[in-house]
Amino acid sequence: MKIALFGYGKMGKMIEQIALNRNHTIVAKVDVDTVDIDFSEMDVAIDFSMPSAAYGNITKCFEHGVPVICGTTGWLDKYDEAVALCKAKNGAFIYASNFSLGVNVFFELNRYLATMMKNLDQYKVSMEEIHHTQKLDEPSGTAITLAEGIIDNTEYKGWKLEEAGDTEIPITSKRVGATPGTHSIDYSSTVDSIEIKHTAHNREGFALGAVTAAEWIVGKTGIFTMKDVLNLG
Ligand SMILES: NC(=O)c1ccc[n+]([C@@H]2O[C@H](COP(=O)([O-])OP(=O)(O)OC[C@H]3O[C@@H](n4cnc5c(N)ncnc54)[C@H](O)[C@@H]3O)[C@@H](O)[C@H]2O)c1
Ligand SMILES: O=C(O)C1=N[C@H](C(=O)O)CCC1
Repeated sequence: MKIALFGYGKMGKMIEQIALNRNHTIVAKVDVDTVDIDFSEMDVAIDFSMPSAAYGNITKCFEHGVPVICGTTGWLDKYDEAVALCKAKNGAFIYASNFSLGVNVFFELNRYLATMMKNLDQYKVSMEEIHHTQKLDEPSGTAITLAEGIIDNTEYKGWKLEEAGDTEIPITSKRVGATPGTHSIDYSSTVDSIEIKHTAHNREGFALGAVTAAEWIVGKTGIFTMKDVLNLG
């Protein structure tokens, strides 16, 4: 498969290694200073760039008929526009706030736990995410997906960084050293707490998930999620 990388930073480089190990070819490495982009050779584009760059990269790919896997976070105010363009161009698109298998299992666990906690008013939920100090967005995209999983299954109506109202999920974002990504959700009452937690040990899981999604999407049209890609029981 001929893969174009949009964003050749920490994730772009990790994805390149995994793609080459799986016998794919990297036909483009597009970064901030790239001027001419040849879309003609691309079977699929994988965007791990920056919040301010993702939408522009994605829409250029759709204009040229290239399917897109996007892991960049912090640009979702434009997600609906991207989806509309993808549909208009009969393209193919997957956005995931987190491509790792473990986090996608954790997303399902979070939703299931939320359904169990829905009527237990003595417990208050809160969330914490920890990432490296270079991260530009907060809260993390993964934390937002986790909050949406709780909101969909309980009476919580929204989320807020730090201090939150009664119907909002408080999220604490910490930036510590080179932390690849840690997310925990806590339900606390006056007598006990229940906590679920996912800890990434490195970036390999994110990169492998993105390459797996790229392999899966080629030849398809539509808007998909990692749930479509992964065989979760
Ligand atoms: N979904 C996931 O599983 C997942 C996992 C890790 C990181 N991320 C997200 O991926 C993004 C990138 O993460 P990273 O750790 O590789 O960051 P990084 O800062 O190491 O790399 C980003 C790269 O994008 C480049 N860039 C800037 N403008 C660009 C443009 N217009 N076109 C193409 N490239 C451009 C930067 O120069 C840089 O090289 C972030 O938004 C991060 O939150 C998502
Ligand atoms: O390193 C990052 O930046 C990460 N971003 C994603 C997020 O915002 O959830 C996934 C985890 C790593």
